[in-house]
Amino acid sequence: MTKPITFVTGNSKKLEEVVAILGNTFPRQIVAQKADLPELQGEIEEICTKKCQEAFRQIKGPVLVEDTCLCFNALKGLPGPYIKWFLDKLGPEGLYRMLGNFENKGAEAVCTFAYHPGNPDDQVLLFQGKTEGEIVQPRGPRDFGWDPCFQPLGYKETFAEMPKSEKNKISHRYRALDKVRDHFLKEK
Ligand SMILES: O=P(O)(O)OP(=O)(O)OP(=O)(O)OC[C@H]1O[C@@H](n2cnc3c(O)ncnc32)[C@H](O)[C@@H]1O
Ligand SMILES: [Mg+2]
Repeated sequence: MTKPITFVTGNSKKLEEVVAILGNTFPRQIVAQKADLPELQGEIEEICTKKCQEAFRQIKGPVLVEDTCLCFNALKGLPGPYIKWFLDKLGPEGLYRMLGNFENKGAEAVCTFAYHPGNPDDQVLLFQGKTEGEIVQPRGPRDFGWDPCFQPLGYKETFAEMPKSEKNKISHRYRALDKVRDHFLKEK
């Protein structure tokens, strides 16, 4: 029997989207585990790999984790993986104001899933999805992170303003999960 995959996250909104995006199209059973895993500083791939290894250390079976970055072009990719702390302190308005002196409001949302197959010698696999957009004055409901100040390229609505089903067709998370799904469909 193939073991279920434990998706470890402390963020219930992420989990909601993962469940909505995968629907019943995923070939393996996924169970969720709430935990705030430590995140070491570094480049995104390194942060995700370490986060995943820590999840494996705790769960001792197949684990999936995810890390989301918001990268401002004018700031050469920052805040990137540190967006959580910028958002906590400044809110979506403050993120918009950070770019006040820059003409370039371009940004990239980057979602990276890391999977550990569950045996001690296994390597961590990474799957990344990106969505380009612009940082705008916040609009829309405040229920998920920086969604009110991120307007995807080619759209007139922020992620917060569009229906969830629309966001889930074009988001960084959707694009990353598409690669995760492909991997497991091939494995079958
Ligand atoms: O336990 P984990 O999975 O790490 O959950 P987290 O909330 O700590 O998430 P991250 O470390 O990946 O930090 C990303 C930050 O960006 C926010 N975020 C993640 N995905 C988002 C999305 O699709 N739209 C808006 N905000 C998002 C999230 O709330 C965090 O503040
Ligand atoms: Mg985190």
